[in-house]
This record gives sequence, structure tokens and C-alpha cells, in this order.
Amino acid sequence: MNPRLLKEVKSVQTLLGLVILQGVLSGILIIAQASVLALIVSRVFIGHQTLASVQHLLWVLLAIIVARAVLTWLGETGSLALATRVQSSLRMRLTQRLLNAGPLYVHAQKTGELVNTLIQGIEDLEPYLARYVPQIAITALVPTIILVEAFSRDWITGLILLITVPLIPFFMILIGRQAESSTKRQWETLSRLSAHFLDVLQGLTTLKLLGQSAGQARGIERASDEFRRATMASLRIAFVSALVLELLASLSMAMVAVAIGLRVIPGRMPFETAFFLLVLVPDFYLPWRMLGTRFHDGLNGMEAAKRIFEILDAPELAKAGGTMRPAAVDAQPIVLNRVGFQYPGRSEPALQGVSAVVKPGERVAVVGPSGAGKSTLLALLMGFAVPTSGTIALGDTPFTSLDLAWWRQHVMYLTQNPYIFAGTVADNLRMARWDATDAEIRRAAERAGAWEYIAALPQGWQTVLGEGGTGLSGGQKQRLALARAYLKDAPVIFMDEPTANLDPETEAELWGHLEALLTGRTAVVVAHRLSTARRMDVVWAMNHGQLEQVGAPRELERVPGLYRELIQAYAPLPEEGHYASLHRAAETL
Ligand SMILES: Nc1ncnc2c1ncn2[C@@H]1O[C@H](COP(=O)(O)OP(=O)(O)OP(=O)(O)O)[C@@H](O)[C@H]1O
Repeated sequence: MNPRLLKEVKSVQTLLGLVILQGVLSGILIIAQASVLALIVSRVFIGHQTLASVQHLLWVLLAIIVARAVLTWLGETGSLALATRVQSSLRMRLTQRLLNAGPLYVHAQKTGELVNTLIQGIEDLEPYLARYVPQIAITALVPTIILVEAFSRDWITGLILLITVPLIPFFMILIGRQAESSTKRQWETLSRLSAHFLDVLQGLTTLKLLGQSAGQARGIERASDEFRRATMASLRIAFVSALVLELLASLSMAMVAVAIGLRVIPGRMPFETAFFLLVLVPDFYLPWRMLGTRFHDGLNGMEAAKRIFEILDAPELAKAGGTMRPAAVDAQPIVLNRVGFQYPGRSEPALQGVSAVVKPGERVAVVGPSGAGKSTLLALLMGFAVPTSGTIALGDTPFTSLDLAWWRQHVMYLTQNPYIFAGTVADNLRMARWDATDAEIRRAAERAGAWEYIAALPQGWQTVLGEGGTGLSGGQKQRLALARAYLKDAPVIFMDEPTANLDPETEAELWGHLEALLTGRTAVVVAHRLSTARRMDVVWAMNHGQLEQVGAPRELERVPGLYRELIQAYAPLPEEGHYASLHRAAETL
């Protein structure tokens, strides 16, 4: 039993209480059943009584049998209901955890494995919680109650039971060790298989163009073959374990039977006691045999529980922040003071000593070579991660005291690849503001230049879009994202070159709508194009996680330094003043 599961999930405690009650009642009923049965048989066969004279005992026996069946049924459905509750509670907590951890944590994980844990891992908890855990309680209780009763009736039988029973857990532990490592292997290969599938689905275009789809298919074949072998190995172990348990139980029962038989024949033991013990003994071993089987059913769940708690315990890149909500967000500067950030497991910091101020209403372009730390800086500004050194503050309020959920309500983020969710166009827009009226949605779509194509869709804004916005062009997705931004009407905008993947014509058109959005708002834009940087008030030029230059774009173009080097890397710097040709040549920074 995973102690964390017991400690942290309340339903598991209820489940345990329930199965302990079931175990005690079962033990008592088993003994009562054996006693009544032995009484009936000895009266009818030894005492030569008629069935009519033991009729009341037969009714009692029937009542006990029915009670046992009802108890088992109640136990099983109760356990199942509670297991389902535990599963949904963990599913919620995992999702919440991933949402809290934010994009930086999720992107650093293997997506296939994460999906496997969230779907299959949670699913695997059911046999573990609904079958294995109750069986542990029953195995601890029922044989103990039977053992006490057996000792009180006949100490020799009690002694045989006591001596033989430790053999079963001994073999179970021996086999269990093997089974655990084989289940671990099975889990790992299944995760690898999920990751492979996801890779193929997400990277289909790249794979096709690189002519690698056959190679990936072979990869899947290998992973699935490995999974088959791991599964077969687990099954073999489960089979051997069942065989050993059956054998041990049969041998022990035979020993008890011989010891009893040897005393009944010469008349040293009353028939009723002998019969009672013989009926009781199989029920002594049954929970152990069931435990063996259910242990193997529950192994995947045990492995999954470990992984689930690993995710729940992962170090948080983004702490929850505080509760402060400073007034007038749009009048507050964003102040970075010697900000540094180091990703866990990386030796080099992604950001170091970044000090700068974004004034209210100012539009900042962040430029720099790949890996300079631009995206990391945006992530910190959105509160997805906490600086490992230095501070970021909104006015006088450090981010650590800021209510980050509230902050994100005042912030909009536009990316290179906006995500469109499966659902209608209207749903996708309402995501920015659930209470937006139809008129507001239409107005936002118009301002983003999206209304025309939305109206032309088969069912207008009620058209259902596929996951990832299938059926829409890159420009259309961007305009949808822009409409979201208009609808959200946040005073602070963060952007990661939203026009980077668009053709020049669409880009120019989209910029018309973007400029309107940025007017009067504070913006920090990661710019890969000179044209984008030029549209902003200030340029921050970054390299190796450091802020090397800050200044107006036209000014920085004139002085030697990183910004000019970035431009020169793509085109020879023309004579001062020849911005038109510079613009053409340095399409990309
Ligand atoms: N999730 C992550 N885990 C570990 N290291 C990361 C992670 N994301 C980025 N890094 C590292 O941090 C550094 C800065 O990366 P960042 O993505 O911020 O750069 P960038 O300037 O946005 O680059 P690009 O223009 O290529 O997107 C890089 O060295 C990168 O390898």
C-alpha cells in the first residue's frame, strides 16, 4: 500500500475502514457457516436425525450464505465506487498541478509519458484500489480470526495452519520482487510506446519530408514488441505465482486433513469438530491465494501511484505567488532587478543580472540570438516561473507577493503558433471572456480582421473547429488569437513574434490590427524581424542571458553593438540612413 495514497487521499481511508469492517464480518460469518454446517451434518449423518428436525438450522445456514454474498457484493461495489472517487480526485489534482506548474514544467516533460500517466496510470489504480488493497485487509483479518477459532477447537490444526501460513507470504515476496521489476519494465515500455505514437502524430510532416516515417514505424514496432515481451514476462510470473500458491495451499490442507483423519477414525476427535475444521481450512488459505492474484492485478497501479506522486511532488518552477492586487495595473511599471534564472538540471543560467523597466504604455522589443533567454524572460514576466535570483515587481509589489492568477487576467499572450481548441469558433473566442455577449464577440472579431472569414465558414461562428484549429490557415488562427486578445482587453500584452510564420502580405495586414491592439497598452514583444523591432519604442538586445543594450531601435541601429551585429549577421549594414534597403535585406534578426 502506497503510504502517500493512504495519507493524502481521504477516500482511501474510508475505503480501508469499509474493507476492515467487511473483513471482520466475513471472518465471523465464515466461522458461523462452518459451525452450522458441521452441526447439521453431524446431526443428520451421525445422530440420524431427520432433515425436518434440523430445518431451523438449514434456514440459519441459508441466511449466513446470503449474508456472505451480500457482504461480498457490498464490499466490491463499495470499493469500486471509492476507487473511482480516488481516481477522479487524483486526476483533478494532477491536472491542477500541471496547470500550476505551468508551461515551462510541462514542456520539459516527456509528453507521451505524461499522457500515459494521466490516462493509463489513473486507470491502473482501479484494480489496485478496488481489488488489491481490500484484499490485503481481508487477508490480514479473515485468516487471523479463523486461526484463533481453529486453536480454540483443536490446537494441532491451529499449529499446522500457523506453521504453513508464513510460507505463502515468503514465496509471494520472493516472486513479488521479480514481478515488480517486470511491471516497471512494462510501464516504461508502454510510456515509450505512447511517446513514439505522439511523435509520429505531431511530427508527421517533418517525418514525411525527411523520409523518416518508415524508420519511426519500425521504432513503434520495436517498442510494441518490447511491450509484448514485458507483458508476457509479467504474465509468466503471475502464472508461476498462482501455481506456487495453489500448491502450497493444497499441501497444507492435505496435512490438516491427514492430522484430523488420523484422530477421527480411532474416535479421539468428535466428528462435528473434524468436519467443522475441514470446512473451515480452505477459507483460511483462500484470502492468501486471492491476494496472490490481485497483487499482480494491482502492480501496474502501484507503479502508476509512484509516478503520480512524483509529478505531484516535482519542484515548482512557479510558486503560487501572493495575494496582492495593486490598483491601476495599466499605470504600473514592470521592474526587473538583477533577474537571474536557471532551469533545474542546467549548469548555465538562462538569464543573469537582467535589470530593466517597462514603463506603462511602453512597447518593448526583445531581440537576441537563439538561446539568448528571450522566451524565458517572457515566461518569468507572465509568472510561469520565479527568478532564481533578483526580483520582478509590478510597481512596488514584487511578483512573489502578487496574486499571479489575477496578474494573468490582466495580461495577454500572443504566440507564433496560437492554440485553437476543439470546439466552435465562438467557444474559442469566449475562452478569453466567458461572459462576452454575441455583439462583443463580433466586434472583437471585426477589430482583429477575423470577422470576414468567420462569417464565410459553413456555420459562421458556430462552425466546429478541430483540435489545433484544423481547417484554418496560419493567418486565420492568428486573427482568431488576436480577436481573443481584443475580447480580453488586457492592459499588458506579451508577444512572441506572432507574425513569424506568415507570408509578407498577411503579415502586413495582421500588423495593421496588431498596432491598433498595442495602442495605449504596455507590450513586451520577442522580435525576430527587424520590421517588428522597429515598430516598438524600445529595444532590449540580449545575449547569453544578459541584457546588453537598451535603446530606441533607430538609435541602436546607429551605434556599434549587439543589435547592429544581429542585423549584420543577415545582411551587410548599408550606409547610414538607407533604412529602406536595410529593411529589405534584414528580413530576420
Ligand atoms: N524547459 C527548459 N528546460 C531547460 N532548459 C531550457 C528550457 N527552456 C529553455 N532552456 C534553456 O535556456 C536557455 C534560454 O532559452 P530561451 O528559450 O529562453 O531562449 P530564446 O532566446 O527564447 O531562444 P529562441 O529564440 O531560439 O526561442 C537556452 O540555453 C535553453 O537551452
